[in-house]
Amino acid sequence: MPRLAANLSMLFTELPFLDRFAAAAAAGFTGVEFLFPYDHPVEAVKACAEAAGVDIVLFNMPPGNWGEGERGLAVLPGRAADFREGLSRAMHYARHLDVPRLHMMAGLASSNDAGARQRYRDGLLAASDIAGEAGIDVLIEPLNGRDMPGYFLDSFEMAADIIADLDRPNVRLQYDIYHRQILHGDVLRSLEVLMPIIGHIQIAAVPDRSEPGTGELDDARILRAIDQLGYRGWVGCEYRPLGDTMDGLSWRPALQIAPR
Ligand SMILES: O=C(O)C(=O)[C@@H](O)CO
Ligand SMILES: [Mg+2]
Repeated sequence: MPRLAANLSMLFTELPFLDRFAAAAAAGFTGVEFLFPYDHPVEAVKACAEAAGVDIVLFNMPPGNWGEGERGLAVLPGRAADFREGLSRAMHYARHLDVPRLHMMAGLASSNDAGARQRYRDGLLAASDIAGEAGIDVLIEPLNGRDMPGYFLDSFEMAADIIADLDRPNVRLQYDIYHRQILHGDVLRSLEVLMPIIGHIQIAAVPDRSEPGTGELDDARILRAIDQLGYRGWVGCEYRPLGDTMDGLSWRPALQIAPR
């Protein structure tokens, strides 16, 4: 079965962020991911991950001013300098934390806006160059419009087109099963087709974004298929627990998944 990473922005939120690393390790996770580490000094994040003995497998580049509604800077006109500054901050954290992949959020714009697409392309090329020197992958993730209204990258087809067009081995797809099902369905077949460009997978029940195994999909079958397709990366548990995080982890044995 695939290796599961605890998403520390959604799991163990009963605890302060820096305490979630130890909690994830105690719950049997050997990998963690999260949205943004930037409110905490990199040394503190590193110390917590090392003390807990967990790998940090993914986090996001700075999204701009989240509180003001920004969801990435790459497609925004006139924000190239802010984008570059965010990229170098992300690289600083990724290098220190030994993180092999970064999610580059696109930002809000119409997916038909040619200027936005050009800026997105330029941003991805810049990120690919800089991250590539450190052996780091740059991931792009289509997000559904119910959770992220107005998000530029709103289809898996568009993501696959952009990855093919850029033709950079370190620009890859972040395949979130939750977003996929809401956007398009056809999860099993699309995993098969897209597997060559997938750099990371995330899972949550649909439609509530709660524990796997509690929604409309056969998550046990999907996880088996991911394994059978030869995926050896991480599956991020990016769900909002229905109650206490630890109680909710009973989905793993229920789906016959042993933590590793
Ligand atoms: O919302 C998701 O799904 C993510 O993976 C985030 O990185 C984007 O907000
Ligand atoms: Mg996701």
